[in-house]
Amino acid sequence: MDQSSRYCCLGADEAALMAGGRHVLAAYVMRPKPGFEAISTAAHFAAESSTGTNVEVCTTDSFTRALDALVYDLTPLEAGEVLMKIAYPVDLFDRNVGDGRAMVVSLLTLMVGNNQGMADVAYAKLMDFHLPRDFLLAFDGPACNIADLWHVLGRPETDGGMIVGTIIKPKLGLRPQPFADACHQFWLGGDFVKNDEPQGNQVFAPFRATMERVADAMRRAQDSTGEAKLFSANITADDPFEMIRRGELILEVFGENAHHVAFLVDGYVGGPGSVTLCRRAFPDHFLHYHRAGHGAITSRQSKRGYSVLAHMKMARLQGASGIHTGTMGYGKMEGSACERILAAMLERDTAEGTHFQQSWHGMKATTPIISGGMNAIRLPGFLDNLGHDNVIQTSGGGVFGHRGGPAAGGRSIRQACQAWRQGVQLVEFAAHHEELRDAFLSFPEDSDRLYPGWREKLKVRDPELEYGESGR
Ligand SMILES: O=C(COP(=O)(O)O)[C@H](O)[C@H](O)COP(=O)(O)O
Ligand SMILES: [Mg+2]
Repeated sequence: MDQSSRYCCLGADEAALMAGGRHVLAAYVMRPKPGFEAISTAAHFAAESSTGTNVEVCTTDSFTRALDALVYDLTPLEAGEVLMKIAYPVDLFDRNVGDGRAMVVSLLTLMVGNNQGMADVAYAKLMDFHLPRDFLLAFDGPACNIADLWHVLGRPETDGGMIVGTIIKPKLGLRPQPFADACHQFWLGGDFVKNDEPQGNQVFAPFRATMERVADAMRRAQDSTGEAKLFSANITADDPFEMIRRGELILEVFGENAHHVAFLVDGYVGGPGSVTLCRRAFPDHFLHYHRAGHGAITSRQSKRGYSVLAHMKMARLQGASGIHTGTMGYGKMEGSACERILAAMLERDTAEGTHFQQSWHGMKATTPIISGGMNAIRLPGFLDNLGHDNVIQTSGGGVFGHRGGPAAGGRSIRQACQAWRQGVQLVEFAAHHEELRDAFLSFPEDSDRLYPGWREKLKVRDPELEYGESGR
């Protein structure tokens, strides 16, 4: 059945829809299955995503029709794809019974729900969306962000600079004391330790025993350095009561340092419920949104689902204090330099998306967390591209793979950031900073690729000898 006379209003004025403040606008890249027209497929898509189904139903009345999602743009792209824009009336979206606030599950259910499995749609991917002011402000948004961590570290709460972090490696397989020892060693040179996302209550590393030792390691590192240290603890679980239990247990064992704890939630696998649970149960703690698995849908190779930009926007709406934004092509994960718009969308009060400009109307910023194959050698290029260093940067391999060990690894990254801030070329800075010089020796493939001639400039006479036994 062709529903385009009801669900399409091609040529409607986007600026007027935005100014009206009554619609969520969504941009998709869509391809109809062979044999289906773009317009009828788009209409069916809008029907399934709002008030309709594949046939007319006798229960529809004029009130219902006022809630129809409307396709207002269908622009042909290449290879049979179309850019499809849909206006969703805000009243379609579910609100909490308890407090009337808006929820990301409802955005997903309508905008990226049943429409992902329709027989006439080869694929459709949500690329970007726009929320009007009142609806946007009905979401929780962040309660804290990097400014709160800078406060704990005793830094200025504006432009406080990079927080030097690590991820405990190996990813799995450390018992409680070796795990805490790894944290302690890093804290002697860095600021922030995060659980790697699969670390929890494995049989070989019971949660309480591990956390007690980590809390003790933090106390010892703070005593010996005179600096505050931070720990991001993974509380992701299927059961919300288990998440709260883990959170409360951590706060108990960290005691006087409870305010040095962030909570890590693996928000893509855990879903919006687990993110919001943490946001609401622990509003005084930095909510660290890890995003393992997101590549299944956000990757450019994935034709369905939603873009990484849409993911970032949903994380800020849910109240993530910080979310992984990847390394934008400078690390080990998929990404490209133009992804700096992701950071802007998280940090700024108005930012350009790929299809819409979004204002955040004073909603707190979400901090970009930079991770995935980063080390001191790769960092300056990344910072050049981003344009600032007000981020949390976590290196696992870049710290635990440093030939001087994790404290030296942490220092090497801080030194690389200092060099960038001062505008000094990395090799020149390394000539006077031992840990940074050792980073060149630890990651020679990166050093050769990014800083040709570094061996001569750093007077590395016998690389094999300097690299030690491993000959890395
Ligand atoms: O454990 C790591 C990185 O470890 P390493 O520093 O050893 O590479 C993170 O889980 C990834 O960064 C996730 O990717 P993203 O940050 O893109 O979500
Ligand atoms: Mg990880």
